[in-house]
Amino acid sequence: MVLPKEIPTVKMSNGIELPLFGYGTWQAKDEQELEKSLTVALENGYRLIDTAFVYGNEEIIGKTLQKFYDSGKLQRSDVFVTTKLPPFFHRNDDVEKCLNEQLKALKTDYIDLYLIHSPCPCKKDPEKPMFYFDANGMIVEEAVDHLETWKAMENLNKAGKVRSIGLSNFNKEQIQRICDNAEIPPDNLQVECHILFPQNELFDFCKSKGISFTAYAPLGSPSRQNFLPNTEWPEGDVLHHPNVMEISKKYGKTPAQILLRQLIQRGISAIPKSVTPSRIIENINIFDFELDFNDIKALEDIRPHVRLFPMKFRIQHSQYPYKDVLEAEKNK
Ligand SMILES: NC(=O)C1=CN([C@@H]2O[C@H](COP(=O)(O)OP(=O)(O)OC[C@H]3O[C@@H](n4cnc5c(N)ncnc54)[C@H](OP(=O)(O)O)[C@@H]3O)[C@@H](O)[C@H]2O)C=CC1
Ligand SMILES: O=C1CO[C@H](CO)[C@@H](O)[C@@H]1O
Repeated sequence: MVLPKEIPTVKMSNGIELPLFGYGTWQAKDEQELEKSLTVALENGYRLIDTAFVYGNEEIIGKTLQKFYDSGKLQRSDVFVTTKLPPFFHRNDDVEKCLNEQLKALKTDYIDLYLIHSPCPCKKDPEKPMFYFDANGMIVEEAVDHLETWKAMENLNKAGKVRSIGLSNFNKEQIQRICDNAEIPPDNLQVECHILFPQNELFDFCKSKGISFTAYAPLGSPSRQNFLPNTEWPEGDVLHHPNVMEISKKYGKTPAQILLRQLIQRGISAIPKSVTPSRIIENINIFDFELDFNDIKALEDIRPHVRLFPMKFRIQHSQYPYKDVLEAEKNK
């Protein structure tokens, strides 16, 4: 087992250390594949696992972790588990019920970081534990005040069922309102963040509030190339951008390692997803080099800046968070 001691952390406002690197699991739900890849990750030093109720893989993750605990290779306290409350369980009565189910699936009695997954509460599919989509493929809004849900999150925190609480996909104004009314302020914000969408303003805002920052899609989610406009570089995904490739050659590191390292050097926690063993090992091997000022500048110069997760299936929601997307739609 590789010891995780080389993974840096940031101290959250509650004093708990958030690892600056972890394992993303969205779209990893094939049982055999995820069990195998999570095993590779844990054996190679990953200690933070990012999941969510809606990823449908908490049971598999729980089962895999239990094997590590049973074999004595890991203790529960060695691992940092992040999971998320789904948008269809925002009501006070539903929050704890949902969390209890998640604890059971993850085979644990506490979560390290529990996030409200989306600022857009919606109806649940009556048949399955998933969003209800209407005939136009849109979610159906449920009017639940963020403050009601946040109060329930605080109660879970006070009860010791979740060690830290936070938000995902919320905008600045929505975060500010929570902060203005909270007994316990958010410990973390998880949003889309990568070299094509660096979130400079939101990151600075969170910093000013003492809210730690997690980057989802840290590699620019290469499979979402269809969300990119035509790019100057033919392959489209940012791993193939000429600046990234050139810096990659200079350091003898892969493009993915360069992009992940850039986030870590900003003090942002990166949670790349991979079910490919060689990539899982590659992605964590970023703690033995440092990007210099000019190379960081060359990465920051990359354009276009583009949101790859506009989540338009929520665009009609009164709490839809992305003003840039709304503005672009208006000007179409
Ligand atoms: N809070 C939220 O709303 C959201 C949270 N997330 C979280 O963030 C995580 C990461 O985001 P995600 O969208 O998965 O995007 P990533 O930027 O992590 O990209 C994942 C994709 O990149 C591929 N990949 C991984 N490593 C490499 C590598 N070294 N070289 C080339 N390709 C590579 C993977 O393929 P393969 O697996 O085949 O190796 C996969 O297709 C999610 O898994 C989830 O945990 C993501 C989206 C929204
Ligand atoms: O975490 C997530 C992964 O991305 C999905 C995409 O469009 C979202 O529904 C979800 O919030």
